[in-house]
Amino acid sequence: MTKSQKMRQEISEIIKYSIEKVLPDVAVKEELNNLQLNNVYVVAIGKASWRMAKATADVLGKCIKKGIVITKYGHSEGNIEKFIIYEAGHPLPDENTIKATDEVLKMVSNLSENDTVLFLVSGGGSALFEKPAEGVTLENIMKITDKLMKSGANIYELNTVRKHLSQVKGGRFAEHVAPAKLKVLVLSDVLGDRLDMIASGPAYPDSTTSEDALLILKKYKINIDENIKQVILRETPKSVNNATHTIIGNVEKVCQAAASKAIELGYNPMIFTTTLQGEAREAAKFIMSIAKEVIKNNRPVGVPAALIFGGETTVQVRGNGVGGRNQELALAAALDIAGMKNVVLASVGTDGTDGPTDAAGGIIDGDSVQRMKNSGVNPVKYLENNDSYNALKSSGDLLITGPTGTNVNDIIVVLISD
Ligand SMILES: Nc1ncnc2c1ncn2[C@@H]1O[C@H](COP(=O)(O)OP(=O)(O)OP(=O)(O)O)[C@@H](O)[C@H]1O
Ligand SMILES: O=C(O)[C@H](O)CO
Ligand SMILES: [Mg+2]
Repeated sequence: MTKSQKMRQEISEIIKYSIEKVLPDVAVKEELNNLQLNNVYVVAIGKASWRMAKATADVLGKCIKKGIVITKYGHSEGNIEKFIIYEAGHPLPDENTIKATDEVLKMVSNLSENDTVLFLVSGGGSALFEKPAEGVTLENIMKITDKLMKSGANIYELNTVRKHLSQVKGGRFAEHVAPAKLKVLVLSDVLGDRLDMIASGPAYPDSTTSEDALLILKKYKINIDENIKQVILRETPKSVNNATHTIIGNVEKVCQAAASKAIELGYNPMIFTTTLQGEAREAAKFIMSIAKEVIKNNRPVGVPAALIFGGETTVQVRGNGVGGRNQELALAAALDIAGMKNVVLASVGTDGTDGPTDAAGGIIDGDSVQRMKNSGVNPVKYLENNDSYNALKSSGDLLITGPTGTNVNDIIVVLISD
């Protein structure tokens, strides 16, 4: 086995181990073992909600009164005793979202202060858990959300607006459940782990204002009629006293796990950030500049080194190729280190799907570009056309994990050996 093949095997091990550490069942079971919960209602929303609910049922069993799961189409993995499972629309809410949310609200209405609701929250929750505010229709919400997404609004801007159009976001779900208590377990897919932004913070006081929401709509030139404006002006709760939140999985946990596995494999790890953002190909250049610094000056960490970055880059898609932000970052990195020995990079979406592809990301090395060229692919042209999937496919560098069931942003690891 060549050194490059060994390093590729090691980086795959690091990625696999770090994602396993934030799988919903592992994270939920760890937290539930610290809690004394009896006669709880369970509500699970988001793309990881089925597995979070299943883990809860495995641990709490008879202590569950009843539960509801609202997940994305195709993400239910079967029945769970005492639970009703709904699938609904993502990234835009649909009729099934409204129907399932109404069932949740019915289940947790008229509870007493002695009741507890275990609320399992994961990314995708904003689309999957929705009841439009009085005076707003589902169509209004779908149209405004779609326009914001297509205008490139970031998740903070998107959810600031969504919170002001909803009866269950921005702390309003906690108001509905009161005086019962909410125990909220969160898998964070928002950089910085802002609890009022993850799934639009249904049980968390809203730090944004009506004014913020109106300014965002103005910034993206999204016109609204007077009655929608009046709805937005109805301010969201700024304090909530019946909910406690615990983040049980996030990109921080993924990076820490990657670092510990790297040590086990004999590398000196360094976590540079857990909030990496920006255009994927620019991030690749910056990351590879650090790798070159390590190779040239053995700093900021000595070889054998494991450079670790967590976050979520973006891609301005201009071409008509196929790919995702992690695949694009990997392809750009491959171009940057072409011909270099002893360097391997992996860039992966922890949910196992990177862009509209079956790949989770890519693993590249100093020979990737040569392999692409040998198969007749011009990597520069493919990058220009946003066709990272096919470029990486030609060099055998696609990383395919299948849907992992978790959803805690992306991780990039670079291994450098002497
Ligand atoms: N050809 C392409 N090349 C690079 N990136 C692309 C391409 N097509 C789409 N994308 C990017 O993929 C992004 C969506 O990817 P993905 O579904 O992994 O995002 P996500 O944040 O994980 O969403 P979800 O929570 O639904 O998984 C889009 O925002 C877009 O920028
Ligand atoms: O559902 C959402 O709002 C996003 O996934 C962020 O949590
Ligand atoms: Mg994804």
